[in-house]
Amino acid sequence: MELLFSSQQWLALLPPIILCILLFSYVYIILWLRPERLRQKLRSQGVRGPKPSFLFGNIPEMRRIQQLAKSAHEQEAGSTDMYLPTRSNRGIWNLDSSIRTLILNISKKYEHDSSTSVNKDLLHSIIQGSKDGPFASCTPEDFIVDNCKNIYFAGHETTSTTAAWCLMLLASHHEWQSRARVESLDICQGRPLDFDILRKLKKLTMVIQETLRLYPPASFVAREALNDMKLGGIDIPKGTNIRIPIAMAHRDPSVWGPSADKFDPDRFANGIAGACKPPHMYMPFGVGVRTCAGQNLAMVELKVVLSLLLSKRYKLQRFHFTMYYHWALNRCRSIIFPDNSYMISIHDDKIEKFSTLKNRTGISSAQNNTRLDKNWR
Ligand code: HEM
Repeated sequence: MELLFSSQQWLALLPPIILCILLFSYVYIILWLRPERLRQKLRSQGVRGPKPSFLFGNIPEMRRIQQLAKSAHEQEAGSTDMYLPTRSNRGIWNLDSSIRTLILNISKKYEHDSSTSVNKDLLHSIIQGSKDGPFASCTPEDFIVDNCKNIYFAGHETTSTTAAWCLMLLASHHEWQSRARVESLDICQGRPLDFDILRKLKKLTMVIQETLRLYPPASFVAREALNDMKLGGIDIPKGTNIRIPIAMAHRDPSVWGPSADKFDPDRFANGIAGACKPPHMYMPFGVGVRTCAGQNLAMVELKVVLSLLLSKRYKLQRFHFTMYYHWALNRCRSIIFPDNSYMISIHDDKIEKFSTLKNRTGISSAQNNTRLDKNWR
């Protein structure tokens, strides 16, 4: 029988074949063998989870759960209740001591990880609030421009999400809206904002803290065990990825009491330590040494934007936020100002646009949501 290839051709084919085998083995080890070994160790201790697929792990399962939560939320779109993150106990054990252990052990080992490196010097000068910081002498007009026809809101996505939730909560809790407004007017008294003024906005700080508790824009932080370790009585093998569910910790009734799901900024009247015990159960900006590098900047931004919106006057009227259900956009909750001139739409947890009803010109925002919308009513 005649050979399919000559020996010379076989030799030429050998390197790509070996390369393919090596590549396949590498992918197999990384994607399957190694995670499967970790899973086995965890399974043997009673920690189980859904069966992963070879290429995508549990991502399809996570998408399915997300979809379920979303459609459940859509079904109750007509109600005025806020979206509550799904609370499930699967795979969660003793959250409090686990988080403490993670802060003490794993976070440290991340110190030299350069995967999310930032120019700390540059950020430091912005964040720590030097006297020449960006908000040291800002006026309302720096944020609300164009004679109030359009509102420009630029910033980190997490910050704009928080601003959106703050406005939503103030719109549905009028008592807190007026408390925050009175405070802003009393303290600002028409002066340009500076760090001294911002520091005195205690009520607004409490509102922001409570918003970050109920609706943390980062719903979890992730850590990898760089060594074998013990966590909540379970042996965690090196290489295990662990997610700390911030949103769940923030609504744990054993920490926050029976009113865990309620909007109550008063719980922060004595700071974070007074609001929850242990205080590390409140972690909207993450935990340990890799905590958010922009948290001070974010708080400053939020206070500036919210105090300006709360105290801004337009044609002798103050802006006022109210809940409003938009029929055309179905599950979209909106906020409308009393003179019908402004509307803020909040959709999928984000401020989608600020627009005027009069000229419907749309707005510019951090997410480039400049799309014009014909459906506003
Ligand atoms: C309300 C607004 C914000 C929230 C809720 C937030 C939340 C978070 C969270 C949860 C982490 C992960 C921390 C961890 O793994 O323990 C993080 C990391 C980070 N954030 Fe933010 N963030 C916000 C705004 C910002 C802003 C405005 C900036 C920059 C100007 C920023 C820059 C960073 C950086 C650089 C990291 C990585 C830090 C590191 O790994 O060392 N964040 N943030």
